[in-house]
Amino acid sequence: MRRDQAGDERAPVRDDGRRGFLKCAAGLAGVAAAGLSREATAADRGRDSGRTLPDRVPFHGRHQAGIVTPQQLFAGFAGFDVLAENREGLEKLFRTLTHRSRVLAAGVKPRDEQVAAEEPTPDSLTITLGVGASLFDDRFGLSGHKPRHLKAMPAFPDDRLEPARCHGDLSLQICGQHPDAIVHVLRDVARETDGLLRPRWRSDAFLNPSRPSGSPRTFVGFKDGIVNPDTESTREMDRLLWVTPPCGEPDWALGGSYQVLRLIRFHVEKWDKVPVDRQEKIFGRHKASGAPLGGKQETDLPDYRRDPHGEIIPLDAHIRLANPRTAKTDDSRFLRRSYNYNNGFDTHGRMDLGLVFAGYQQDPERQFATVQQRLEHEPLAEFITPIGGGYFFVLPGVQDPDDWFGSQLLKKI
Ligand SMILES: C=CC1=C(C)c2cc3[nH]c(cc4nc(cc5[nH]c(cc1n2)c(C)c5CCC(=O)O)C(CCC(=O)O)=C4C)c(C)c3C=C
Ligand SMILES: [Fe+2]
Repeated sequence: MRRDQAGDERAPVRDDGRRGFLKCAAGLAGVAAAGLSREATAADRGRDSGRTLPDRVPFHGRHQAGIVTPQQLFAGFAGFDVLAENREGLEKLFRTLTHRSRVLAAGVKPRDEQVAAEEPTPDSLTITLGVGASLFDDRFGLSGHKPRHLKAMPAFPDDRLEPARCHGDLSLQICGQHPDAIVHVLRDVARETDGLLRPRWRSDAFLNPSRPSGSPRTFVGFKDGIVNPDTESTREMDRLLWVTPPCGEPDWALGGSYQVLRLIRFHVEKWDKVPVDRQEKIFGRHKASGAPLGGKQETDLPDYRRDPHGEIIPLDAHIRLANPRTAKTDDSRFLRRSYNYNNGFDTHGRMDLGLVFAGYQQDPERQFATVQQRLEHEPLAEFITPIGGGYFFVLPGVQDPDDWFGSQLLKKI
């Protein structure tokens, strides 16, 4: 087992020689192409196989689990409002959420699931708690203690946000290797926090299997999550992901991260009428292999400096706008950890498929919103509609068995 900066055990690295080569090749090419720090690909991290996940993901640490944890296969995202009436009620809620998360992550079965003599199923469960800007109103005396960049998610120009699917005092991201594990956790949380929490919205989501290999595909048929910052580089994580001094954030927030959730619906009926070569130009990648246009493998890196007029990868391709790979745009990169959703048909008989886009970063304005602005009115925009989500701040990790979520924040008041 390796140990991360928090001293926690992490998943064993798949060491089949290929990984080392990919890391090295991607790193050198990336640095050569843009003069920038190296990036890791999904295949590099082994998230496509899920093989690198331990049965139990350690709960204690400087940062919460479920962010740099390799992606589990299933996820539930939910926004809640806090019903507690005062600071004491909020502390009780945070202590309860800590206790249940600690116990469930350790593999103890929720009560509704306990069957005599049954061995617990390893679920690689992570429960990640975020707080929304609305928690910092005058109910709990927190108004002077809000993380510097936390605000309610604004509506961007292409958005059609549905109020019933947005925001919340708290967010929960529950991830595990089995879909029922997510539901059991939600039932457990509902029971244990009875009277203290009211659900606002929820989205169940999952990763599709890799077809035929490499990064999994979303329902637009393209491999997604290929390129991300390198979660194994402490330097990169402290520069892009974790709230790290000097940053002007309150002390209690150090080690946390900003979570941007976006429920984005795909208009698959319209998308499916688009010829594949046009779809490829819209994303800037080959549909079959996931390689950048002109490349062979998904791990190949695009070289925009050798294609200044967009003859190979159009200037308005999704990947080119999202990450132009210049020194100037380097610090707008952030970690994507998204999942697919499938909500059946809508009332018009159209398929309700999409993405729960989850992004983690140090500053949502510098990172997510900057990238989103570059993507404004991109060719992909006519095939997708953001309908919900929210901005949240993932609290620092629970350090040890005596600690609890938000302890440093609530000690301030
Ligand atoms: C504001 C940020 C982003 C939104 C919103 C977004 C929506 C979105 N993306 C896809 C599909 C793909 N995205 C891909 C890459 C990619 N996307 C973003 C950002 C947003 N995407 C970034 C930063 C990147 C990485 C670009 C790079 O570094 O080269 C890809 C390519 C594969 C990959 O690298 O993951 C796909 C495919 C959809 C369908 C979507 C909205 C529903
Ligand atoms: Fe994207």
